[in-house]
Amino acid sequence: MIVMKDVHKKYPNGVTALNGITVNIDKGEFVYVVGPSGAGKSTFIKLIYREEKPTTGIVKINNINTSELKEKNVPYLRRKIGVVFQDFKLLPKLSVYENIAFALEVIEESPRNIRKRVMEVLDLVDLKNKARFLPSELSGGEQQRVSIARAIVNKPEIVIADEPTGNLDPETSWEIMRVFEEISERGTTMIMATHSKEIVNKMKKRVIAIEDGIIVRDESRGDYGYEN
Ligand SMILES: Nc1ncnc2c1ncn2[C@@H]1O[C@H](COP(=O)(O)OP(=O)(O)OP(=O)(O)O)[C@@H](O)[C@H]1O
Repeated sequence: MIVMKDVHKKYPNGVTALNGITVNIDKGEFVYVVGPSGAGKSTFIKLIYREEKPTTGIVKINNINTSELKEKNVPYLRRKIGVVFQDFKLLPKLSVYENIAFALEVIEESPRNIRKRVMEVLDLVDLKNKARFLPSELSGGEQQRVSIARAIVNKPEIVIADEPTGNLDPETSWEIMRVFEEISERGTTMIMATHSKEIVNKMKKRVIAIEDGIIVRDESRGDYGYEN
């Protein structure tokens, strides 16, 4: 489903973020991406949703080479991928409901389907009772749950999360992980970059460790492996 072959990424300022990444991630896998700050984790994640293209090497998502993808077809790739960020990135003037519905309005779903689907995902993240609230009226954990609901509302095959618990306290982080577990159990491929030793060690999933732009470890049921 996700294939990278000898991927190098050099940014225009001359910084080499990735230096020869080769990896395969299958449908339905749950993968943690770990490593020191500046190792290349976010760059790795950005290559998957085609926020960045490799300088050399190949990135294929569902057999589509992202370097060959025409600009006008990028939105079709992105529909298969839900993205969750550390800072939530919710639209501040829209309600919880509207933030989630927006993702379906842009793909011209029928109003009836939009309502049904938004209520389904609000139920999944346990926020049905806050549908009319603004993001500023929610706790950090609730805002992150809204952003997860938005990421999954059009049933993507892949969900990627870049430090999704980075702004949350430990207890709230576990709530978020329970939601990701549930999404994963429904067959969605989950990829999460994190600095949380506690989460990675407890969950016992595949761990890919990146250091200086290369994969130094790739273990199923792995550990965080750093002192934090
Ligand atoms: N848009 C960019 N332009 C230039 N250099 C960049 C850009 N984005 C990242 N870098 C550089 O690429 C390297 C890898 O960065 P990246 O954000 O992928 O690391 P990371 O492992 O996600 O770090 P962190 O854990 O701190 O988020 C760093 O040296 C960073 O400064």
